[in-house]
Amino acid sequence: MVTLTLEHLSAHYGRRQILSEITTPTFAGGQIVSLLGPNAAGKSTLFRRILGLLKGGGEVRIEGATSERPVAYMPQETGSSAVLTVYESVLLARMQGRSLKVQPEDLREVDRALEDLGIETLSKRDIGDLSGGQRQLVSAAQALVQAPEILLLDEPTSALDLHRQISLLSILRRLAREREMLVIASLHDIGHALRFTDQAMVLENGQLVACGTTEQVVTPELLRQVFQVDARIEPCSMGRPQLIVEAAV
Ligand SMILES: Nc1ncnc2c1ncn2[C@@H]1O[C@H](COP(=O)(O)OP(=O)(O)OP(=O)(O)O)[C@@H](O)[C@H]1O
Repeated sequence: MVTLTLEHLSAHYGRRQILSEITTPTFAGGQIVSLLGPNAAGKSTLFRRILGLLKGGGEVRIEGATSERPVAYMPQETGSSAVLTVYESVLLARMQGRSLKVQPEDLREVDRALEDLGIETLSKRDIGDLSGGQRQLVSAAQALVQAPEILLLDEPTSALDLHRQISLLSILRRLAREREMLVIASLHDIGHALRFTDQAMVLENGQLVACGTTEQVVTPELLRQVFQVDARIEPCSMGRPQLIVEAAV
């Protein structure tokens, strides 16, 4: 099973240091991890650093991967000016780094990604004509179709309606379990993190200020200190932890 460990990771843009000394426990496939933090905390930067798109000190340790390209990434910006259909754009994502010849398995993977995300009816539409939420789901399909062992998603629910937010997070959790895939998703909705993620990493000003099981990490104290809200966490009638935000402080 794949594992990911971050050790003393740093990252900078030019001379400006953004991340420093990020060290995590080992995350294993089969889990879904939320990456939390206020605006500008460094979440997208951390994804770029894990992907090797940014330089910096420390080590990104991936062990137990069975494929040559174990990591797929869904960026925060999902706009596209390409003149492609949804099907073509997902197939193109599938073929990145593979042989130029499309195999039957590649077509099956495209169908599977579109079905998993419930967007098969969009197959023939031009991606330039889609709504923001539809484009976001296509972007998720472009990442999933690569059959990653580690899937990094930068705010995957930001453009989705409530039904699709819950559906996508449920699907990601199911796929993480079924495929022993490690999913790391940055989320601004801490209620969603509590409900859907096994573990949480919290960034503030480029530093990791908390990391562990989501229920242990997300406390009223953390919400006040890092997110500057007065909030309570109480079990709902089903016994699940529920976030109740009182006010911004
Ligand atoms: N290309 C860049 N060049 C210089 N500075 C950058 C660049 N991209 C981001 N930054 C800076 O790095 C810091 C972290 O930004 P980042 O996008 O990683 O934050 P984030 O936690 O993902 O924020 P948000 O929740 O608002 O998306 C910010 O101060 C931002 O201004």
